[in-house]
Amino acid sequence: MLELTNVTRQFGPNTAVDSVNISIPQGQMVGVIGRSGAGKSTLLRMINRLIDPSEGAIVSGGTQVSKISGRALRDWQRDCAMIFQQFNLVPRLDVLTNVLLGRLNHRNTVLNLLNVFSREERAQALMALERLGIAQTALQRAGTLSGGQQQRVAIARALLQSPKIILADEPIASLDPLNAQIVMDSLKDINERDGITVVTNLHTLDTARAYCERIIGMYQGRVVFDGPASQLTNDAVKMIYGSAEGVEISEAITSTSIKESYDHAAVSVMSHAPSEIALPA
Ligand SMILES: Nc1ncnc2c1ncn2[C@@H]1O[C@H](COP(=O)(O)OP(=O)(O)OP(=O)(O)O)[C@@H](O)[C@H]1O
Repeated sequence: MLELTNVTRQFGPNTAVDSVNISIPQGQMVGVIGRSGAGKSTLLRMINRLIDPSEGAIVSGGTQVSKISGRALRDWQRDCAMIFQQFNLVPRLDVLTNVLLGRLNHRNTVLNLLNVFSREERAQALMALERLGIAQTALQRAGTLSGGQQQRVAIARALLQSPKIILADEPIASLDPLNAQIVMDSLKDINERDGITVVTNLHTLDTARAYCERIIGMYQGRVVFDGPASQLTNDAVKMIYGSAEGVEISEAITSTSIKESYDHAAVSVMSHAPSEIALPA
């Protein structure tokens, strides 16, 4: 269980995340949605301590991770793999080595300095690539891969960390619909088969509905919706995407065309285009 209590982050006078209280049981797949600037990335980055909270507590398995440092912090960051919109691979290294970098926090410094990976680690890396359908790229330089392939390499690297949680910060925002679907299917599969908690920021509502059992909606740093997709009514969508500011919500469909495995009509909300929000029928 991951528990956030009154978690707040200020940047100068700006409150990016404002008194967030959420508990996430192990194995849940959670989508975080909201307009640009709502605080989604800051929330994710605080969970794995890329950013420190200004106030509040983040607790996992009895440990207050918002307070730890040194080895304990490195262990936590190993348990909490991060996936980014821009993949964050080392482009000049081959794919296999990029995946093996996920092992670094499991090894001692000498082995890391020598850059020696065991046969078992290499086999594990290949298996992760195989699982993501890109084993044939293992010896290619990562920078030569398509965006969708690079994101799958990043997921394979995350798997090599043997994480408890995967935090994905807009993992499909740079991808075309087909690659977006492959990446989301991979995250869902990892969540379901390995029991790894997945918390992902998404900027299309249809994706969150299709893949996430729980949706957290943020508006101006606060959690304004927390529940299953089935409870995400038009009013809740308006609250998350800011009709309070008088923004007109149109019925125009801005779907990414990811397959709709849910019962609603195509729904999509681009967080950067609040005037083009499409609502369910
Ligand atoms: N390092 C920083 N320094 C100052 N302000 C920041 C910093 N990081 C984020 N902010 C501010 O905090 C607020 C929340 O930003 P955040 O990136 O978390 O939002 P977001 O919902 O992830 O947006 P987007 O969908 O555009 O990525 C914004 O007002 C942003 O300008």
